[in-house]
Amino acid sequence: MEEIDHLGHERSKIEFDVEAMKIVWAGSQRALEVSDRISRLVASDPIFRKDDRTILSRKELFNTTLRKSAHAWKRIIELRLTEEEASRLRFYIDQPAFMDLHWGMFIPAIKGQGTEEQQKKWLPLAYKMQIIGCYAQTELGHGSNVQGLETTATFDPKTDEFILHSPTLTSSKWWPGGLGKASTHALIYSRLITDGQDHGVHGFIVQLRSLDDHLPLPGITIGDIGIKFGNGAYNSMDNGVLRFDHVRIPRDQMLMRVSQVTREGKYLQSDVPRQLVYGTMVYVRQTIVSDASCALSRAVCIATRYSAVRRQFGSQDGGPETQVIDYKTQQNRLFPLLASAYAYRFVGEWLKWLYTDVTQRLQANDFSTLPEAHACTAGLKSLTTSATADGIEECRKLCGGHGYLCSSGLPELFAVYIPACTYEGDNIVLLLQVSRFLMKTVSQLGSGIKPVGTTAYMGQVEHLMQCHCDVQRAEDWLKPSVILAAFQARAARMSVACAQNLSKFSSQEEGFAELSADLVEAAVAHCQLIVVTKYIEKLQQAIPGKGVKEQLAALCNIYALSLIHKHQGDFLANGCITPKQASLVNWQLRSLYAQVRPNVIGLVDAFNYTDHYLGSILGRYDGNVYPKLYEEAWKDPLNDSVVPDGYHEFIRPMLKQQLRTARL
Ligand SMILES: CCCCCCCCCCC/C=C/C(=O)SCCNC(=O)CCNC(=O)[C@H](O)C(C)(C)COP(=O)(O)OP(=O)(O)OC[C@H]1O[C@@H](n2cnc3c(N)ncnc32)[C@H](O)[C@@H]1OP(=O)(O)O
Ligand SMILES: Cc1cc2nc3c(=O)[nH]c(=O)nc-3n(C[C@H](O)[C@H](O)[C@H](O)COP(=O)(O)OP(=O)(O)OC[C@H]3O[C@@H](n4cnc5c(N)ncnc54)[C@H](O)[C@@H]3O)c2cc1C
Repeated sequence: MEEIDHLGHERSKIEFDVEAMKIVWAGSQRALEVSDRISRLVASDPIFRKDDRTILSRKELFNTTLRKSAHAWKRIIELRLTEEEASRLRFYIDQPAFMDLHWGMFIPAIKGQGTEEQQKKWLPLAYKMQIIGCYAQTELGHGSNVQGLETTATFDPKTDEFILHSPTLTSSKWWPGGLGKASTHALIYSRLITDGQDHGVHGFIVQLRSLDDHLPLPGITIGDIGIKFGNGAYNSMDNGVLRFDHVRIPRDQMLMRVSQVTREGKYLQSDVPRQLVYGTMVYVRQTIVSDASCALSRAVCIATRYSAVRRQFGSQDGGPETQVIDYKTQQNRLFPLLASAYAYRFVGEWLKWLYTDVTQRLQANDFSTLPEAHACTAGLKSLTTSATADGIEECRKLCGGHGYLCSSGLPELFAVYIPACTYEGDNIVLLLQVSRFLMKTVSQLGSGIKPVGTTAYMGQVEHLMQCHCDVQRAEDWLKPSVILAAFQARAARMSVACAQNLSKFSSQEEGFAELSADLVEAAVAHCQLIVVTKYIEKLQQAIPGKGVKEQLAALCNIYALSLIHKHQGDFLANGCITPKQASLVNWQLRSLYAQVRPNVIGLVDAFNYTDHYLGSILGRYDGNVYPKLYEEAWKDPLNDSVVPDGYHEFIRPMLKQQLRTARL
């Protein structure tokens, strides 16, 4: 039977080259080819099915994690997949697993903090999956405050070993993914003690389980921390708890790139900054920004396709009702999210470049850009994950009642995504790091140190403090220079105001504590400026394909103007724009919505997601929503029997009881 494309009329209206846009989204023709091939490979393999995840018990779900991970590894070997292809495979399998931490944190930590010798010893084992590693930093009592960790690693010069110990209940490692059941090894972040002296937190490679029978090694207590938010979702991951009772490891298992302990027990600090111990977090925060664009684009794809299928009200003379996507309120909620997905994609690409650049500099002992890399990764991780978590929930609401069904894919996506606001650094704690960096930048302005990189705009602070926005007509808001000037003036004025207020306190620390809410807002303004700037820079590059650049430019304007609208309090209070200019933003936004409206299905098709990856009946490529929703309902285990199992025990006696009462 020929399949009907229920979104065909929408696709016939598209004014740009969707195939060319797919390349822009993927990053290159080759990246698109790899993504396309691997996503189809996953979609066609029954072991990777995921439509039953929300009804599996925890044990069954974890078992599918193990099965999928083992099968993925088998396919990686059989097909000789490259590192990039293997990473795409894990991405499209779309089930949080211990493998994410093994490849995403354990290996990068050894690469970043291990000496050459240590890398030579451990990396081949990890690459061949002969050991499984996790990243165990957080404890029951401390997560954000890394310096407050309590686990100790005390050097014993007699045996040339470290003794790992958990001195208190709150020092139990708590949360690490993969720790609970799968990992054989962990990177343990622990206080280093030599000769009675505490040198702060350092990383150690520790074997946890036997490589023969997977039993915990002597002195180790280990398990899973329990069920997490939502059905399915992050429960496929074995987040774990771990305690050490005087566990001994050889001295060479302390990661020694940043500092070393000699055979005699002498502590040596190299000229590498100690913050490199936190390097893995910088790496992962950078990947989380790109992941945000994936999660948001996925929710937006579902909500956009469904909004084009769904009709409510407006029928005249028995004609069709209005597609809900044509309601301006729907557009005003949905299109900025679509624009954000693209914006995060591009800022994620840039952040990847920044990270590669800082890594190369670090290898050449140039540490000058590390503070900026830390501020950018921390701030953008925070900004994009918070907006994505909120955006997924907005997409659920945009889909009305059906969005609440698990078969819409949105509840599980939300549940699996929201911890991104917490892991790899609580979003508020990270924004406070950005504001510290900003305050330092402002305090150095008069000293001759020229701000560079993402804070270069602060170099024109005198101009930014008094400039006026050059908008007379709504169309003026389309000029990149006007948008940039408004965002720069807002960010600069908010940071300078914070700096001025801080100077009124007797100590910097007291001021920071008292003004932390304002400081967080200044950090958000700075991070939004980065996203807008990087999007505008992207548009300055050559982008081939009919109409592609025009659509991307329209989305860039939607992203920037919707932020000005949302944060108009900041822009108005700091005198960056006038009330009249704020109202012109809305006029321009409406016009932009009309411009992208015929193209939105093309703009979400460009994500090139398979129906398997989307995992949503509402977001199906063919838009055949109602028959499939109807069909799906009958698959629910409750519908296995017409009369429910508890009928005779509970319903019938109740009904009979009521009958007797009624007769009385
Ligand atoms: C293909 C990839 C797939 C990836 C798949 C991954 C899947 C993800 C799954 C999720 C797994 C989750 C894992 C985790 O959550 S791991 C645990 C993460 N924990 C955190 O993020 C803790 C957050 N806390 C911190 O980062 C720090 O402790 C904090 C920054 C808050 C430190 O504050 P504090 O004021 O105490 O700072 P310090 O005294 O320690 O340091 C001060 C100076 O150091 C600078 N700094 C801080 N962090 C960094 C860094 N990472 N890099 C560089 N520099 C850093 C800080 O700015 C200070 O500088 P100044 O002295 O100049 O002001
Ligand atoms: C799903 C998931 C997976 C994880 N995986 C891992 C892993 O693999 N390995 C690992 O080591 N850890 C992991 N973690 C732990 C994670 O990194 C921490 O939970 C995270 O860093 C936040 O720390 P916390 O839990 O101590 O939060 P807290 O710091 O206790 O935060 C609680 C509240 O206090 C606020 N707060 C804290 N400090 C400040 C401050 N200075 N100023 C203002 N407000 C503040 C926060 O904003 C928040 O609202 C994971 C966590 C989750 C949820």
